[in-house]
Amino acid sequence: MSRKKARKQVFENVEVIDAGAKGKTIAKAPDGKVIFLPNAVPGDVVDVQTFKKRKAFYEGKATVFHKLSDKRTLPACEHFGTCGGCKWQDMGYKHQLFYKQKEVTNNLTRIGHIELPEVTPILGAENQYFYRNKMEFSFSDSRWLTLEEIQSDKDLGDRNALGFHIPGMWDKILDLNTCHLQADPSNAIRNAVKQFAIENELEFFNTRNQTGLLRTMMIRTSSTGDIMVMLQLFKEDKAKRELLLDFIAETFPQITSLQYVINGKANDTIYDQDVICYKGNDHIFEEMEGLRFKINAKSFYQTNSDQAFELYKITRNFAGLTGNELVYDLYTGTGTIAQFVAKQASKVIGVESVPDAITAAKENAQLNNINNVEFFVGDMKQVFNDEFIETHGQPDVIITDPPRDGMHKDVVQQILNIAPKKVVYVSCNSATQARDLALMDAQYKVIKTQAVDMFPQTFHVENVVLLERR
Ligand SMILES: C[S@@+](CC[C@H](N)C(=O)[O-])C[C@H]1O[C@@H](n2cnc3c(N)ncnc32)[C@H](O)[C@@H]1O
Repeated sequence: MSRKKARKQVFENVEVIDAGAKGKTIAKAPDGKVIFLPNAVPGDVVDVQTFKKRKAFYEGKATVFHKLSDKRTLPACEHFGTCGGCKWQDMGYKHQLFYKQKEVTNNLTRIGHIELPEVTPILGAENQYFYRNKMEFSFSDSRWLTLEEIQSDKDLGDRNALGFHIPGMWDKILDLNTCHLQADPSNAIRNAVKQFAIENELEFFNTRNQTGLLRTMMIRTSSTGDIMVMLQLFKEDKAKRELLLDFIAETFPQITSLQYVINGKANDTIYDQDVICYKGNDHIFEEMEGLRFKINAKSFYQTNSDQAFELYKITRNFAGLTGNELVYDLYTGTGTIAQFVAKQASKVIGVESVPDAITAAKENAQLNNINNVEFFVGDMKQVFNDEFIETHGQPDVIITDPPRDGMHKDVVQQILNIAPKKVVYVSCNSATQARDLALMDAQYKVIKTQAVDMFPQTFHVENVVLLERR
């Protein structure tokens, strides 16, 4: 028996007791170690086959379900279980919220050792499906096959697919029929494009060999009714490109921005590529509380617009502005939070590392007639120095919304040096947020904390914390 095989173990009749980081559920093995499972719900009683053994835990898979949890619900999506997108679709929404709240509280207390105030219940989303305003689908000539398909001797025809990468299989794409994350016409556009491309023999991309024409398709929808479609092609082929783009424009006249990019690089990021507008505008608009935000193909914008509005209201409310404050909005992106709080502040300074985002932030502020915001480009740990503070002033309130890794320790230290009265910390990763809060604990007290669910059916959770100087 190989060493690898010898590590595999079967545990029978174990109860799944919790759900935790990265969406995995948790059971206890008879030897007391934790087992992380990707395919169960707390309350299930299952047999587990382990595939990884570490000092403190196992990783495994539930193979037999003896009892199904009453926290379960029927997944809405036919692709659930194969697609990596909505891992918690089989758990009732109120239970998803419970485990998200628990994750935030655990991280703040265990990692951050924070003395928590009374915790306000997590803010759930009204729309638990079809809430995303942006999706990106990949074309592939190597559709992922089910076991039955692999074992069947039937001719499976072409293997063209338009959908999502299968987790852990970089070159296999799940062919989607209906995705429950973005409202129509998203599914209609994707399915029509796929069918037209197959009928007209437009080659789907092959990641392994780097061949083909059609690479990805991004669809952005917005509360203003604007729709953006951006095709990414691997090479220039004017006739085929225009054939497909004309088909899209004619079939979906409601598209307000039809664009494409030709990207012959090995990877499919478009941030260093020229995006070309084929029909309509090179942007769409999103609207929030009377503010308009211009979004182009490369812009970052929160992907759940409804819950972003809730998140920003909580942030502004925590900041408790009276109109006299100088506010810094760190990691400002396209300056949405900065503009959202500007009316209640004396001045807002936004800092962000992506130059295009800052260009958009300045343009949006002008469009919205907001004159008391200023935006600066740069890496936070370099820009946010003593000279910057001397030039722009001592902030009364700092709002910070860093990426998943949290803040660099020099940025945390600079906040401590500046010592504003209040810090509002918005985070999409409460573990790194807790780590940063621990560094601030001697000087700042956590006054309020509020989790917000931006991504129903997934384990992701956003958390806003108000800190006041001790
Ligand atoms: C979670 S997003 C916040 C965006 C914005 N607050 C919003 O709600 O739209 C984090 C932002 O931090 C920016 N960022 C990441 N690392 C950075 C760094 N080292 N310095 C400055 N900005 C950075 C990213 O480009 C991104 O726009």
